[in-house]
Amino acid sequence: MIHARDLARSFKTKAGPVEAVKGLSLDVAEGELVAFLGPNGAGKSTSVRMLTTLLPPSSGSAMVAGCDIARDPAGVRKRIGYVGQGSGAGQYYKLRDELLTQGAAMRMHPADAKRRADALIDMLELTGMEDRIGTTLSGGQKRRLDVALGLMHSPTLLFLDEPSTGLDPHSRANLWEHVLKLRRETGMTIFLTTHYLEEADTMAERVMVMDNGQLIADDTPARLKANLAGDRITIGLANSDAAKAAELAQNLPQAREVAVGDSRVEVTVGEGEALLPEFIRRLHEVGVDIASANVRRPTLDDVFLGLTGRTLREAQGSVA
Ligand SMILES: Nc1ncnc2c1ncn2[C@@H]1O[C@H](COP(=O)(O)OP(=O)(O)OP(=O)(O)O)[C@@H](O)[C@H]1O
Repeated sequence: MIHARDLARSFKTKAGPVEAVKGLSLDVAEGELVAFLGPNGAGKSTSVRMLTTLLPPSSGSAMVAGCDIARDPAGVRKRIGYVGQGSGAGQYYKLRDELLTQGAAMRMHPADAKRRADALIDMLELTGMEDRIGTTLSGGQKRRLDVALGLMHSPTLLFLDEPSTGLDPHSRANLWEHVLKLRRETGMTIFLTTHYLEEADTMAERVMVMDNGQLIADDTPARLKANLAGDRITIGLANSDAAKAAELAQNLPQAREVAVGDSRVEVTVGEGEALLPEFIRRLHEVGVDIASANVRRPTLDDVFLGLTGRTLREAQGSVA
């Protein structure tokens, strides 16, 4: 559905050229839900704008929904939906009219546009709001209208640029429920950028991480976490046998990183839950008294830390 090769884009600024995207190659198969992650300024929006033909690349090529972004941008636009960061919902039109106007802009037959608008109003639970204007809708309802606008022409591929930013947790969960339902019902491919790591972790089958204009990871959330972060076992010690415990931790199969405190030892391993009983047994054997034991599963932020040496939150902060 998406095949990009060495896509690059630079901008001229007063301070000199900015290489926003430095050679992006990626493939997304039909029906996948892929999350595109990275700190502010990583190059996500520039990449999405190139893939959606809103911005020409400086170099490289991409096929999106079967069409070449440079040779057939109109073909790409006909086949994709794009929901950008700002609300596209107008200030003056009624909700249903907004959808019909979008249908007309996409050159849909008026009868098809009416049918499609009603189906989307139903699917995205906007029933009863058909005659409301955009400004009277809640943030969550507005976002659902944005999604409906992006779906009027029944695209097979949907780009969602930070769909849930600014929504409260309840509206975020609700928006996701609708997007996942749409996907189940239509088999649509979804490519989304998000700042919410938990969202990417639970929703996406594949996560692509971008930093500094380059793709630095591309895998399932589970594999990224197992390979690049690992589980963290923390043992609280009842007596001060930290050195002995640390030595045993070092010798655990696939032990990666050991940290020692006064009354605890921490070790990063691949499969924490599977290793914990063995670790406890070995500690007992050498007479180390255990006060507590805990396994923490990694987050995607731990993955980013493993890849770049800084957390995504720190990276966001440093740019902000
Ligand atoms: N029109 C432009 N002119 C100059 N520089 C630009 C332009 N658009 C983007 N950039 C720069 O390119 C880099 C990548 O920006 P981009 O918006 O793609 O990042 P992002 O990962 O989408 O960030 P965010 O998460 O904040 O939206 C940044 O350094 C940005 O300042």
